[in-house]
Amino acid sequence: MKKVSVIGAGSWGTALAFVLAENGHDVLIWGRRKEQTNEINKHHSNQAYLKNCTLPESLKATSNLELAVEHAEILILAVPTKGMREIGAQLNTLLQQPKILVHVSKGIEPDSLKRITEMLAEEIRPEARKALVVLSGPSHAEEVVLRHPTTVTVASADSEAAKEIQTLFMNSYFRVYTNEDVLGVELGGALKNVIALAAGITDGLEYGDNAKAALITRGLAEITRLGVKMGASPLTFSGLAGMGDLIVTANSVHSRNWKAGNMLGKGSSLEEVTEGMGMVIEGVRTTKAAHQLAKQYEVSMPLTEALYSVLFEGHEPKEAVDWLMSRGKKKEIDEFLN
Ligand SMILES: NC(=O)C1=CN([C@@H]2O[C@H](COP(=O)(O)OP(=O)(O)OC[C@H]3O[C@@H](n4cnc5c(N)ncnc54)[C@H](O)[C@@H]3O)[C@@H](O)[C@H]2O)C=CC1
Ligand SMILES: O=C(CO)COP(=O)(O)O
Repeated sequence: MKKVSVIGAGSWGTALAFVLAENGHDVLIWGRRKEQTNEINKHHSNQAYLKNCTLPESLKATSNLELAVEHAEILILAVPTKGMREIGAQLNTLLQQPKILVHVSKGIEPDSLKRITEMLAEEIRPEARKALVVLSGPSHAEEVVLRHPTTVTVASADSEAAKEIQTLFMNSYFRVYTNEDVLGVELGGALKNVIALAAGITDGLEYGDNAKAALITRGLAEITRLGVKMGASPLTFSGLAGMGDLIVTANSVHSRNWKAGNMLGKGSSLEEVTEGMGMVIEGVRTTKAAHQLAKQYEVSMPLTEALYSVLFEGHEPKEAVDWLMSRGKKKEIDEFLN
């Protein structure tokens, strides 16, 4: 039995706290809002994020971050990418001794173009962290709390820490693999959201299954192209954090990124979509970051470019698809590798 705190009481933090509590660990979940942590403690539910889910009674919640940090030997960080630096800076002041820090979020910071482990390494002094670990893969919170079979991967520069986190989470419905490629796992998890948004748009335009298959396949090609140029293993992108997560996010009714794209394809504005969701849509900011990374690494990422033009340059979704389809002739495999 380990003492674990989950930082962030949204859908994913709550679902992972559910798994860890079911595995017999002593779990405390931290959320910003007292009404929400009271609801978890008194009613064993978190209705705003996970409807109709009864949480284990052993799972306790707090809105006091200091208490959550003191409680645990392992911290799971589950706040949106946008809030990760702020949380990192607070943890830096609160952490008295080194702990394993596992982040489970999927994004890249625009402008700095930093991945989450890089941001955390900048914000948290080395003496306060035993290891930085990322957990990623095809895993919608709504299905995890139904105990439906789910697989994820964990990666860390510290392979012993990765194995410890694998053991911490593994159970009959939550299967965890290890992967040594931290860069690839973080890029795969973040960049699939961009393609899932685009897939939502083609569904919103009612372009059907051929278009969706094209998006997933060519989307994976451009993610892999960038990732390999940045130094990741190409094999990671055909694994759980790459293809696996892209398939689930581009197809699932649970995906906020797919839903956002779907609404855009049906004619809503980006403002209407983000205001209406009530949950994080990581793909929007990550599209900005991916667009900048493509420029920096001189990698062709036409789907990212097309989505960027819709989100930030006022192009109509249909116009963006027409542009994609009318580009010059390409070789499929050369394009994939270079
Ligand atoms: N929902 C899911 O099924 C999965 C989500 N993820 C990733 O997990 C991360 C968190 O997503 P969700 O829990 O789904 O989001 P969510 O929108 O359901 O909840 C986010 C939570 O973080 C809090 N929050 C927002 N900004 C914050 C800040 N600056 N500081 C502290 N707390 C803040 C919100 O109040 C809310 O409680 C995202 O990067 C997402 O891509 C990964 C796998 C599955
Ligand atoms: O990453 C996820 C599933 O693996 C969740 O995706 P959404 O943020 O689009 O819901």
